[in-house]
Amino acid sequence: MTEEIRKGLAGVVVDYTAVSKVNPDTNSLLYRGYPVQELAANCTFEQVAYLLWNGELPTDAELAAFEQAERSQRALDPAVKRIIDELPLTAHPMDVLRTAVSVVGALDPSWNDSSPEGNLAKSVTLLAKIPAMVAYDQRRRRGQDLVEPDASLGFSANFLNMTFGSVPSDVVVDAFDVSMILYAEHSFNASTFTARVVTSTLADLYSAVVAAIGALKGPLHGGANEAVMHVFDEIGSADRAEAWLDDALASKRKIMGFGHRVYKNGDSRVPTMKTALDTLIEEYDRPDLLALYTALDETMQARKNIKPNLDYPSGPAYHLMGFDTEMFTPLFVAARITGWTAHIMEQLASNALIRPLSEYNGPEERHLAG
Ligand SMILES: CC(=O)SCCNC(=O)CCNC(=O)[C@H](O)C(C)(C)COP(=O)(O)OP(=O)(O)OC[C@H]1O[C@@H](n2cnc3c(N)ncnc32)[C@H](O)[C@@H]1OP(=O)(O)O
Ligand SMILES: O=C([O-])CC(=O)C(=O)O
Repeated sequence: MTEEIRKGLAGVVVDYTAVSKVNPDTNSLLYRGYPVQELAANCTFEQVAYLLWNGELPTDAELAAFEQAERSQRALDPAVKRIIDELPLTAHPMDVLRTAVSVVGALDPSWNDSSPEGNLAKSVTLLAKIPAMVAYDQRRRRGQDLVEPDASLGFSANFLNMTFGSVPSDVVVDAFDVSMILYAEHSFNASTFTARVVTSTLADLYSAVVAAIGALKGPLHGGANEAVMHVFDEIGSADRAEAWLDDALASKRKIMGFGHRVYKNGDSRVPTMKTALDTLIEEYDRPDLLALYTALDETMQARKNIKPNLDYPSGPAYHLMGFDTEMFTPLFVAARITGWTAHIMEQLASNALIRPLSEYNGPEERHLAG
């Protein structure tokens, strides 16, 4: 008889990490020791990416060099563009992105350089290139041409410019940047753990990231931000939220954007993202969307007392910014590439093959007749 089986590894501590600390008791999240709310209020996403990878915030000179490295690698390689063009529009954008990242890996002659410097360089490359992949995929779905990157713009302004062909107001750029910071890292979530499992076999960084993108796609994880918007579309308006929810709960549906494996009293990131959403509601004059958001949340609290997670405010925020619903989870990838790769480097620095045990419950030993 083996140890007690913990389905879904719930509550199991599998390793140390110095990248981030999720504390459900204090409802807090620290990146390398800094509260995420402080980072969201005072830093750019580029500064946070640097922090996650290097353990410290950059000096002005370090930030300038880092920004230069990111800005100079943003363009979509022609081979990657050609492969995206080959993919049908029936493909989910997460599958397009997974494929495009895989192609970048296959084109990199140094794919097998897993030194700390090699992996850091690959991480910056992916940070720089993923927005071009996501933005181009959004545009081609609308019959629009590629917009080239603009090296005079920061990460978020450039991302939005490449997607929509112009830089929106500061309110929108700031809300997008805050969402990137909040989505950047969250300890041993399913996709990060996937990346660490792949890394533990000594496979390369690109393989680990491609696997992580697959893990993030599911609606119990990153796919929930897209699913939240489908729920909003299904409900339609605030006055229908109560009846819709009662019906959904009676049919044992999981309500997307609510609940969390670690936080049981609310997701530490929600208040910050909700504030960003409120600025967007005002910017786009959409009190109807706020009313629906509030009605579903309040009814969920009254019926189940299950709190919203980060995907709940992020979904409608990305909708207001103008992204098609199926692009929401790729936006999560654009942020989480920082956390995934920080964990890949941490895993390699102190590696042990990840290989748990199982308790066999199939047929007793038996033999072929004759
Ligand atoms: C950025 C992120 O990845 S955050 C997560 C995003 N995912 C979602 O929003 C999907 C919806 N949420 C869920 O499915 C779950 O809350 C999860 C998967 C996130 C966490 O699940 P777990 O930790 O395994 O909790 P579990 O599923 O055991 O839930 C405990 C109880 O709460 C219920 N519950 C949890 N979340 C929900 C929900 N969203 N809707 C309805 N009921 C829920 C479960 O049905 C279960 O009830 P029971 O004890 O009567 O069976
Ligand atoms: O931590 C988790 O399980 C899921 C999550 O919120 C994240 O990855 O941001």
